[in-house]
Amino acid sequence: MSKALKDERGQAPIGHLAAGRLVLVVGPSGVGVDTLIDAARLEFGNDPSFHFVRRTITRPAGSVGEEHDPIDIETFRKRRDEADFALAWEAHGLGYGIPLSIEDQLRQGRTVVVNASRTVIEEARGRYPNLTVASVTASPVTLAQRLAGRNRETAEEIERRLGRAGLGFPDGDDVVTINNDDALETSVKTFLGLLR
Ligand SMILES: Nc1ncnc2c1ncn2[C@@H]1O[C@H](COP(=O)(O)OP(=O)(O)O)[C@@H](O)[C@H]1O
Ligand SMILES: O=P(O)(O)OC[C@H]1O[C@H](OP(=O)(O)OP(=O)(O)O)[C@H](O)[C@@H]1O
Repeated sequence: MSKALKDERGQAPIGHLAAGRLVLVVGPSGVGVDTLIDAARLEFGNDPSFHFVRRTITRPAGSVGEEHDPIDIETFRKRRDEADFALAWEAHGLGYGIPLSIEDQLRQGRTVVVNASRTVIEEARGRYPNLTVASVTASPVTLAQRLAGRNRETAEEIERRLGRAGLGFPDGDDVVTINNDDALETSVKTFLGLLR
């Protein structure tokens, strides 16, 4: 491919990314994002038309929770500044990166499912033409109960996470809201329907 047909990262034109669909699953900590993605992985994990992203996180290897690729904060920030992630952000004292390889997955026409921060939605809208934002919601009371029940963070960490609930819920034509205040079964059904 000629240089003119490549973007600034030396990749095929951005339009090719529209072959697949990027699904950003977002919501305040404790709302159930990981739980919903786990349910979708169970349903579609062996389906080649789906790709469930493994994130690069400055969390120690072997921590409780999602499987991730650990990275140190200096390397994370260097890679982020060199645009070596598709999307990257910092939250909860951690750095999170989405590998650039999702762009190959999109070019191959797959539905790519990402657990993302609400702070990167605008950036993703500018870069990925076929985007769906699955916005998972629940009341502040539910969030506090879930975080306490998860038994993973200290009281101080929980307070900090609840503070980010103030980021609110996203708006737009590409947003599908999944209320996860009540039975998980109902939310899973809605999420699987959205992915199908
Ligand atoms: N609909 C639900 N009803 C009851 N508990 C739920 C529901 N959804 C998630 N949970 C529980 O809430 C806690 C937080 O969920 P998690 O998926 O870890 O949240 P997030 O990834 O959004 O921070 C977990 O203990 C999970 O099992
Ligand atoms: O900017 P926000 O929309 O508030 O999101 C901040 C971060 O919180 C979640 O992380 P993670 O799944 O690690 O959170 P958890 O440890 O609370 O489950 C989400 O995936 C983002 O990385």
